[in-house]
Amino acid sequence: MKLVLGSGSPRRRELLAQLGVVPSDIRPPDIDEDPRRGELPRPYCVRLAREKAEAIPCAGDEVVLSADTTVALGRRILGKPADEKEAAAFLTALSGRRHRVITAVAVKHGDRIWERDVVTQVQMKPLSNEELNSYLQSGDWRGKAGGYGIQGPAGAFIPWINGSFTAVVGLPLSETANLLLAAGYPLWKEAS
Ligand SMILES: Cc1cn([C@H]2C[C@H](O)[C@@H](COP(=O)(O)OP(=O)(O)OP(=O)(O)O)O2)c(=O)[nH]c1=O
Repeated sequence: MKLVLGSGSPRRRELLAQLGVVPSDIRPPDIDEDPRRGELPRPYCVRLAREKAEAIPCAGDEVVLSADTTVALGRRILGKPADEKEAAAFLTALSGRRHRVITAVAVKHGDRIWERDVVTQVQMKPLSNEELNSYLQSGDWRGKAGGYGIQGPAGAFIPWINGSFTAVVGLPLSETANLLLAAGYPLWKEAS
């Protein structure tokens, strides 16, 4: 059985490698990521992970893994910032507050899909202008939900989380391992 990573995220590839899994192919999904009117962050994130998995073509001997990471500030969905100005606006909104990071995972095999979502609470310290500007300048915010990456320099802005660190980075490893096993992927045999 082959594993296809239905994600272009380098973080997800690295997190999978932590499980000893090297995908036989990487097929980044191309779907519309716009939230629906009034859609709440968690259902949005779950829907996107499922739609990504559904959009990836796969053969009978392949398992497809897709995921979505969404930053939620109350009912507000913060996606990947389009530019530095939007990244600044997101970080200013998150500064000194607690938000949620939701990561939903969808695993597809044949015509079945197995799904899980993980919600983590994240506290961001109040950011000084110096911290904000230096982080914006680093460009590390690019391609990251909410405009920050906890695994990079922005880790210095996060004094506390309640939940799963790997989920915040893009793939909750414990839940992902269980989904792969449920779909019949020989995870531990492959890793040894
Ligand atoms: C909050 C946070 C997000 N992220 C990243 C993980 C995801 O790659 C990205 C959220 O965007 P996603 O839409 O979940 O994923 P993606 O566009 O990178 O890849 P694909 O759709 O092909 O799977 O934000 C971090 O790396 N660190 C963090 O702390």
